[in-house]
Amino acid sequence: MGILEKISEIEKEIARTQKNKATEYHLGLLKAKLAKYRAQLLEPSKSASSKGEGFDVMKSGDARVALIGFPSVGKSTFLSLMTSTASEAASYEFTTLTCIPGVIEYKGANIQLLDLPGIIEGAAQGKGRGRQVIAVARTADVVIMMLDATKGEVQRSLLEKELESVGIRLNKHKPNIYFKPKKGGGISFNSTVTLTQCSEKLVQLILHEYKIFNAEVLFREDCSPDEFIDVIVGNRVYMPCLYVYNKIDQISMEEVDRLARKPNSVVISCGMKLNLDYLLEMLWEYLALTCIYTKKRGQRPDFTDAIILRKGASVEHVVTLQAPGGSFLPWDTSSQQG
Ligand SMILES: Nc1nc2c(ncn2[C@@H]2O[C@H](COP(=O)(O)OP(=O)(O)OP(=O)(O)O)[C@@H](O)[C@H]2O)c(=O)[nH]1
Ligand SMILES: [K+]
Ligand SMILES: [Mg+2]
Repeated sequence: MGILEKISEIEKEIARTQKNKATEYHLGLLKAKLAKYRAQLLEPSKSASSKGEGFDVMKSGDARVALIGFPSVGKSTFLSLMTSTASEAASYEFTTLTCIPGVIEYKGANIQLLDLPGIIEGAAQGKGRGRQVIAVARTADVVIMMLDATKGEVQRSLLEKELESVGIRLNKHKPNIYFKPKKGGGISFNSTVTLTQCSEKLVQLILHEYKIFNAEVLFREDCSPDEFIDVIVGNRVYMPCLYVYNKIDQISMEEVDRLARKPNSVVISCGMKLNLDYLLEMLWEYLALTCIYTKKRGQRPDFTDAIILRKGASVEHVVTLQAPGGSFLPWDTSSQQG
């Protein structure tokens, strides 16, 4: 059986297994297996087709925003409106075939905006240019999920599923679990809060599935088995996502009002240039950028060279930011200390 079939078998089994006390261990194990197979699926393939597609766009500016969406929702129209770069827009699907960068200048910051090919269901498994698009999305600071307001909600949940399946967590913070594999001593399990979704036994079962027999685990939050698996697997990306409903010129006021009230959502019309300023404000908030100017001892601050920090960051974080491999995520300040 191929990996895809195994994944689909497990997904089916999870779907038909009733969620209750008696099945919690079984379900936990299935989820651990699923995460393992998905990880295998994403290991870089050595085939030539995945190379040389021109998706390696240099990071530039203070932050990077990726435009993700189904074909023809208006991603390229948006890029052409907001930046001085022109990206071809047309009424047929898959007009854009590669990654096209533009720059939004806003409040003194340069925000790199990436137009990308449309993605469809199955993207994570390599349909269309899905994998490359998702690989770019992982490198962004914020994802704009662009949706066609005239189409149903199904697009949104399909895309969320695609991103979820490759370890991108949208608008979630890193689970506050301390986890450290050890050389010996078995598994030491503790929690500082009452756990309603995980137990010591389940945690052990999941760890064994990953062939981990010695580790220190401390739950500082009432996390689910999926969140615990995320911590073990690592390499998850916790990313702010703004849902942007475009083409509101085509729907009723009532419908516009309904969409606008959804969490993390903004309604716009690129065609009629509606609400674009508000979108920029929201984007800025999601990037939560603040400018900080650095100063060497005995010298005046260099105002031409700002360090851009995210929300919740203090000056101490500049050190973290600049450490090799140091990354800083906007909403995980609580779990920074380990
Ligand atoms: N009515 C209306 N049409 C729009 C709006 N924004 C874009 N369009 C149209 O939607 C069609 C698709 O726009 P594109 O910008 O090419 O969409 P895309 O998401 O880049 O598409 P792909 O590159 O094929 O994935 C074009 O015909 C645009 O003119 C809008 O706000 N309202
Ligand atoms: K198009
Ligand atoms: Mg396009």
